Parts: sequence; C-alpha cells; structure tokens
Amino acid sequence: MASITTFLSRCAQANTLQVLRTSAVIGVCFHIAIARASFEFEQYMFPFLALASVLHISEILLSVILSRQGIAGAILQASLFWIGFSIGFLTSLLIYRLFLHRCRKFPGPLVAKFTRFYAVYLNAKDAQFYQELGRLHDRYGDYLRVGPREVSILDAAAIPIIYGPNTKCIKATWYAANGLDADEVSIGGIRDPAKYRLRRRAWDRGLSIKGKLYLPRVKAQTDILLQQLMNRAGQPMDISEWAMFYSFDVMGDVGFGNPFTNMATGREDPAIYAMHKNIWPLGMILTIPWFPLLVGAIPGAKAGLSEFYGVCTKTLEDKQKMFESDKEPTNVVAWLLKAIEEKDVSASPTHESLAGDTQGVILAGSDTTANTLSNALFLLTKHPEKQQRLRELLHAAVPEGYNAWDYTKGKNVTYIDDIINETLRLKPPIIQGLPHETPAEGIQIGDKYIPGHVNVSVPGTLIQRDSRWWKQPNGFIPERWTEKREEMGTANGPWIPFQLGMHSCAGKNLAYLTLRIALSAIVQNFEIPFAPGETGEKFDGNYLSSLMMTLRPLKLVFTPISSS
Ligand code: HEM
Repeated sequence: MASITTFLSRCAQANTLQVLRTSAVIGVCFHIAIARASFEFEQYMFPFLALASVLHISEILLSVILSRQGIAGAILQASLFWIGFSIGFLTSLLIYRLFLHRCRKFPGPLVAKFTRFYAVYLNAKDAQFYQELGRLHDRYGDYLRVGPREVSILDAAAIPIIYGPNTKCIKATWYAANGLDADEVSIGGIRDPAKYRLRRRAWDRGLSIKGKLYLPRVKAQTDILLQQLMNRAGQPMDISEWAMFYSFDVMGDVGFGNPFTNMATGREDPAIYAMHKNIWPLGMILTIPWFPLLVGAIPGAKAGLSEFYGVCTKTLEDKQKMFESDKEPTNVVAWLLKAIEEKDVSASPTHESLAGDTQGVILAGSDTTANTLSNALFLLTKHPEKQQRLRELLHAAVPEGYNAWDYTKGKNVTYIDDIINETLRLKPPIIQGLPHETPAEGIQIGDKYIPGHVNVSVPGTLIQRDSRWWKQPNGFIPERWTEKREEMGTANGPWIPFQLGMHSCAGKNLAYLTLRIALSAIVQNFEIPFAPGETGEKFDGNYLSSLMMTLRPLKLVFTPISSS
C-alpha cells in the first residue's frame, strides 16, 4: 500500500512522459508474466478487469487526497497510467503473437494472428462464418491460424486425434462460457475429462434408446404435426418454422414430460422465441473464449435468455416436487433426478448444474433435430425422385400406412437413415468446428506438429464437402451410405455431425428415432413440392452460422397422397 502511495505521489509530480514510460514498462512486464504463466489467463479476465477498475478508481481518489489536485486532473493522471500500460501491454502482445508465439508457423490473416476479434468480425460481417472460413482455407491451406492460438484444420487424419476416443485433447475454454467450476455447470460445460465421464453416465442412462419409452411420445407429437399439415393441405407452409415447432414440442415431452404447445397454437412459445432471438449475439460473443465469462458476470447481461431459463427452472421445480422414486422415469430430466435420488456418482452435483442440464436437454436436442428435418425435407423436395423412392420403400415396408409404423418396421427402411446421414453430411446443424485444446506436449498429425495449449478444430461443414474425401461432394446421394458405399468410397469420408469419442452426442439415438418417424409420417402421407415462387435457393445457400445453424424460411406445399 505504501509503495502504491509513493508511486502515485511521484506520478502526480512527474511529467506526462515519465508516467507513460513507467506504465508502459509495467504493461510489458505484466504481459510477459501472463504469457509465461502456467494457467490460462483468459479464464481470469473478469477478476482482472474488476481489479483494474478498482485500482483505477482508488488511484484517482488517492491522487485527489495526496496531491490535492482537482478531480479532473486526478482522472487525467490515472488515465495516463492506463494508457501507458495498455500501449506497453498491447505492443508486447503484438510482437509476441506475430513473431514468437508457438502458433507462428501456421499461416493465416495477419489480424487473426493478433486478435480473436477478427473472427468476431467475420462472424458479424454477413453471419456466414463457415463461408469465410472456407475462403480462408482456400487461400492459406489446410492448417489455418484463425486466432492467436486457434488453428482450424481441414485434414481427415486430425479427427481421431482431436476428437476420437483416445484423444489427449480436452474441451477448449470456449466450453466454460457458463462458469469454470465443473460442479456448477451443465454437462456441455465440463472440461475435465474424468468429471465429464462421470456425469455423462446419467445422461446415457436417460437417453440410450429408451425406444419403447419414448417412441409413443414422439409418435404422439408426430400425429399432431400430421394433423396440422393436413389442416393446411395444399397451402404454402414455412417448414423451417414448423420443424422447429415440432422438435421443441418433442423435446419438451421427451425431455421434461411437458410438451411446449408450439404446434397446437401454430406459434413459437414466447420463451423459445426470446431464446432464439438471443442465440445469434450469444454465438458471436462465444467466438472470444473469455468474453462470455465476462459478459455472464455482468448482472442482466443474459436477460434475453432469462424467460427460457425461467421456464426450465419452473419445470424442474415441478418435476422435483412430483418425483416418484419408485417408478421408472419417463423423461430425460426424470432420469437425471433419479441419479440424484440414488446418490449416484453420475448425478448433477449442485442445483446450478442440474438447472444447466435441464436447459441443455432442450438446447442440445431441439434446434439440431429441427434443422435436420427441414434440411432433409428441402433436399427431398429438390430431388423428387428420391422422395418418391422413399415413399415406395415405406409403402412396401408398412403397407397399412403410417399408423401401423413401429420402430422395427421403420428401422428396416434403411433408406431413411441414408437420407438422414446424407443431410447431416451436407448440412451439419453444428456448423463450426468444435474447439479442443491440445495437451501440453502437443499433438502430431502426419508430418504436422501442433504445440501444446492450442485450440484446434475441424470444421465439419467444410470437411464433409471436401472432394479429397467425398465423390460428388455437393450432390445429394443418399445411396452412397449403402448400395453405392464401395463405389463412392464412403467409409473413408470424414463425417462428424455428432462428434466422436466421449463427447459425441448423447442424444444421437433419440435424434434418429425422431427424424425417422417424422420423415416416414410426412413422406408416406404427403407429396411435397416447393410452394409457387419458392426455389429453395435462399434457404439452401444463406443459412446463418451462429452457435447453431439458423435457417431461412422455406415454403413447401403438403398435398395429401390420397387426394393427389
Ligand atoms: C440431428 C440432431 C443432433 C445433432 C446433429 C447433434 C450434434 C451434437 C454434437 C456435435 C455434439 C457435441 C457437442 C460438443 O462437443 O460441443 C452433441 C452433444 C450432445 N448432444 Fe446432440 N445432436 C443432435 C441431437 C440431440 C438430441 C435430440 C439430444 C437430446 C437431448 C442431444 C443431446 C446432446 C447432449 C446431452 C450432448 C452432450 C453435450 C456435451 O458433451 O457437450 N443431441 N450433439
């Protein structure tokens, strides 16, 4: 304290240049200290900025008290310190990141090497980061530096090393957007592999195909969808919107045991509407790993999501009150509650983590399934011969019609899965490469060495359409998954819409179940052309890439088969 006081009183007397010089040296020293630190400084950005603000204000007050200068002069004096500090800090950071950083050998745009805000700019420019990333890869090659310590990789050999079951990489800081304590966040936010594995067991128990449990509920929601399509038969319908209504209602039912009522009302539930409105800025700020932590710590910053979080919390409280431990759970959240009741090691350890998991059920399962359904219907409409083939196969497998559809009969029509897989290849709903951090010793991918503590990612959207691994990469060819598998070399194609290894999608089986039922029901009952004036071009080429894919409207007409 005494030394700060002395320093400040000297500052008050010294001339401007001296203050700037001294503070710049402090800025450089500070940067060197954090660059050499063994912890991730970005995790502590909020405490650092809070401390800096407190110091700044204290400095002003001390200056006023000690040097008896006016408040304006004190603010000026204190600001000089921070200006000098920032100049020193940023200059040191710039030199380090451009010339000395462990990622310096990877090519990329100059600004990207210096700051991650470049990626925010690319994201914000036209909301199509995946296209910008594709252009950058074309220009700089397969190993592209997209941030100071971020490397985007277009190499199939990288996938098992980064994401596979035996990977030594861990989830990057990006995942810790909701907090650093693994016991207080949802499963998606856990970076520690051991803790993740434990928690994942409760999810796998609740989601591993409870076919007989969930099928009737998915089917009940699908019946509502069919009825609504029937009510609007022959009229243009925006399938991007209706697929969203459907999948949120399914996830509300299967996830909570409480369907939202989107389909019944024909309107998006207000809580989901508010959440969707805010997902875009959220996706943008997530680009900077430390930014969400900072924003999250500001009271009211997540207000846009509060309505959705409120619905989840209320539902969770109701479920907790009504929970009957002697009965087998009938929805995903009830399975998570059962783990708590049984004091299982996989149980969500705190109220906060359980609340996060409850939100996660809806967030992880709804948009992803909805986008896949809309995209599959778009592709089937664009390729009516594939639509007709699916219809014929369904009629052959279930001649009595959709009402007689059951899991076994549906599963036999493998062409549905071919369509789903091909849709997920062309349009994976999670567009951007998921960042994982390399271990301290780094990783070796062929002849490329990537040093430790680098955030690496493989962008699925790009690699799944790369002609080095996929024949006719932009064609919609469901047959490549079965009868043309050999001919098209499908087995060698990198395909990661659900991720790999321990972090792979926990809800994959539920997603297939829902998509199989929805596609069967729709295609067996309706012929689907584009609505008059709709070409699907805007829908196809202009989806927004944020946290998830955000689709443009797509107008289709559903003509009942019997009257067609
Ligand atoms: C076509 C539909 C789906 C796709 C393409 C998809 C994709 C993914 C991907 C890529 C991940 C890894 C995320 C990461 O590492 O950051 C993931 C994780 C997960 N998904 Fe899905 N998902 C789908 C449907 C579902 C459904 C229906 C549920 C049901 C609740 C679900 C629940 C989860 C959960 C719990 C995780 C684990 C979170 C984590 O470990 O980070 N997903 N999904």
